[in-house]
Amino acid sequence: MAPLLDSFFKQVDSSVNHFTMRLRKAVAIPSISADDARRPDVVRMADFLYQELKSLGASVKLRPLGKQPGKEYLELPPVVLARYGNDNSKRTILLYGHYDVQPAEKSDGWTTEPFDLTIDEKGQMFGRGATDDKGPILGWLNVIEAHQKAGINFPVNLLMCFEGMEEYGSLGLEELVKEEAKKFFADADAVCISDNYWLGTEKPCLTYGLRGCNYYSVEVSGPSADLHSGMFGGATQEPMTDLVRVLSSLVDTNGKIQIPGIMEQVVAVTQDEEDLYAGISFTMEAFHESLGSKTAIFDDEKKTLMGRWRYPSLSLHGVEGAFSGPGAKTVIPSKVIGKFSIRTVPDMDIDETNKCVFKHVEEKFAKLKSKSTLRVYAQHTGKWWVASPKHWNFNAAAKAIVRVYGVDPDFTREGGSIPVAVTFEEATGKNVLLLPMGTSTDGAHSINEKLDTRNYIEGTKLLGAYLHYVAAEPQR
Ligand SMILES: C[C@H](N)C(=O)N[C@@H](Cc1c[nH]cn1)C(=O)O
Ligand SMILES: [Zn+2]
Ligand SMILES: [Zn+2]
Repeated sequence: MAPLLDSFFKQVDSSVNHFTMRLRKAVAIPSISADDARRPDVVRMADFLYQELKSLGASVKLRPLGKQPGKEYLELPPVVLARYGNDNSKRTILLYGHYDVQPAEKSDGWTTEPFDLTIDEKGQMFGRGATDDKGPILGWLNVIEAHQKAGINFPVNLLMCFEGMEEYGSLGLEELVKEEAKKFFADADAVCISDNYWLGTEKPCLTYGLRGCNYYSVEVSGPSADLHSGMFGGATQEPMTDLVRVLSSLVDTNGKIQIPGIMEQVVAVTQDEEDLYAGISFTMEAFHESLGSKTAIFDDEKKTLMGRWRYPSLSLHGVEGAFSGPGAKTVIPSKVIGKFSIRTVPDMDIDETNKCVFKHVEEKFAKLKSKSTLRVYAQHTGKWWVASPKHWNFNAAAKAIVRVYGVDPDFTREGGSIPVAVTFEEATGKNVLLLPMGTSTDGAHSINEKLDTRNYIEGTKLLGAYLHYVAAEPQR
């Protein structure tokens, strides 16, 4: 295998400009799944992947998902389903990634145009989706192309499933995965997802757990239209005042969730689990670097990792309908919608969590004795996932990391959510591995999201090497 990998790596090294151009084209498509007005761009991104995969010789289809639940005027973007290779003497790996991105506006505080890939002198490639998740998806395409150009026999068959609604709770995907588990995905021997990040900036990791995500809206409505606060302030009840009081009852400054019935569902820490944290390369300095501040809740590494991986968290995200621009607009918003989410962990149950949230919010609102109207509901929910990393899929990836980066990986869990990971595991019965490309400082979901050229290029090598080690793993 060594000479094959050497020539694959050489081909990747000589394709840096071409691979960068591929990422530039993808970043230029603002495929924001949360923004209804951007839906044509999300579809355009699916078409882009379709064309790229076709020209690499894959068989590809765009699978429609129907109307968006709750927004029946809006078609969900298609899932890109592709197959590359059909040799039943080889293993088959099912790849998942997402081609949609989080919203981004230059005015949010970006230094560069978010949809114009901009590379600085250190090789940092700034652009929305660079690391989450366009860079990693294109990494797989780069692997196929580099094999073709170097004339290397592809070591496995690939099945690909790239969705366009991940950043909005993967609407419609669960049904598709269940439906195709014994059809399009039937040949899969294992699943690989590249859609998360290293713990720091130097050491690669393999990830075997994710938190789930329940995302809530709290609507408070009062007057029929926004009002002048000079003319009406002091004489009308204000929805924003009630909303702020309800939202402030959910969590405290140190992240402690105040909703009864949430922490009670969390499994207790075992000694084995405690011991795991001791071996992980993670420092508070590195964490402060990813935060860009020293506002961490805890002073020590273990508590910080536990807070991110194995305990739930509640985050307030924003208020729709509230004044948020610069300046001093003196308005009373007539209807405001607070948005918050809870990252869930073993053994939290989605329905039980919803029940606790609704009860708490309704009780807090009732105590205000407000004449405004309350509505609280879950926008989307997704289950947590924890798997065993003792599987040939993880062994192959660990060997690939040693080959590309010269170090043994950390085995990590992750605080983010990829709702479909657990669906793939349950529906196909196959092992699921998370093999990240980017680092903790990439700023996914934030302003100035970036992917380092080093991570894109070495990451492409890693994805390719992983497939060769998969082929070489003994049958069990
Ligand atoms: C980890 C992954 N790259 C990611 O960012 N996932 C999103 C998915 C999401 C959005 N709503 C619910 N889940 C995340 O963790 O926020
Ligand atoms: Zn992602
Ligand atoms: Zn994301």
